[in-house]
Amino acid sequence: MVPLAVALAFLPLLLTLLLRCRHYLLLLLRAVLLPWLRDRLGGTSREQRAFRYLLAHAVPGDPRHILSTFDQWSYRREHLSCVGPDKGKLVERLLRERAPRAVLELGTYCGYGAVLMAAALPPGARLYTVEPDPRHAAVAEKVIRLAGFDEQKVELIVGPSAEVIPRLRERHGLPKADFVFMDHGKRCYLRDLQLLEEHGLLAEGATVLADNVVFPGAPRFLRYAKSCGRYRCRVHRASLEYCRAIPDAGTEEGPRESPKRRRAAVRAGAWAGRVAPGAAST
Ligand SMILES: C[S@@+](CC[C@H](N)C(=O)[O-])C[C@H]1O[C@@H](n2cnc3c(N)ncnc32)[C@H](O)[C@@H]1O
Repeated sequence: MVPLAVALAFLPLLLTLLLRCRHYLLLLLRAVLLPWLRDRLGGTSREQRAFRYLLAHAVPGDPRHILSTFDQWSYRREHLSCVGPDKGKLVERLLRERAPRAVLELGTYCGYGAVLMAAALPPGARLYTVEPDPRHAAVAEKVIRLAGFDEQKVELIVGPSAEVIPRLRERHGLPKADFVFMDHGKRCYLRDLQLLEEHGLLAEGATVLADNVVFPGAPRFLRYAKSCGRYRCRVHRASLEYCRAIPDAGTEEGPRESPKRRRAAVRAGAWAGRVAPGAAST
């Protein structure tokens, strides 16, 4: 009787917890457990399944259609950790405003972000995208070419950021990046920002945009970007990719006011996730 009474006493707490965490639990199921089960049963990865879906449903050479087909897959079938349509709008807006000549993406995954960015670049601009996982890179290469972008427009570099960044200039001919999109290991953000600084790879007034800085979180990166004096920070609000119930927030850092600093300044943007209902805003 006593254990039953204790269990009943905890029931409201348990129900409240379940209710509060339901979006996370659903995400865990859609993003981790079900794909893992399908990988085991079917012998293919979710990225390969997504590509097969693209081949069957997307219009080759049409980046918009490729992206919306990816979105359909992610909303209706299996969750993919691509930047997605909501945050994608912010990336596109920033790219159109800044019109960069050279863009660096860290973390290509299936090539969604690469296709989105390549489509938003001015003529003659180039995207370098870095991915260490050869299986993801193989899918991304096919997706990028299916969207109609050649090697001249998008170069996919296979390797971890820490190895690739130091040889970007010599081996890949990237003098300086005007726009960097960090969307890889959150623990690598600070190290890689400092590597880019150290190797003089950030152009004057460049923009650095980093995803998910609060959830899952990159606190050391944020602290550095806010306190080192080179960046101006701005928060953007958005929702977690393919999960509108889980909002994200973001910051963008740009030049400080002093003209001296402005010359050396870099803009950095960072999305951060937080569970609370609400509309996306910037
Ligand atoms: C969130 S996904 C990137 C999504 C992509 N930017 C998009 O919008 O479609 C993260 C990717 O970063 C890659 N990654 C992890 N560590 C990395 C590193 N050190 N350097 C480059 N990429 C890395 C992972 O393999 C994964 O494919």
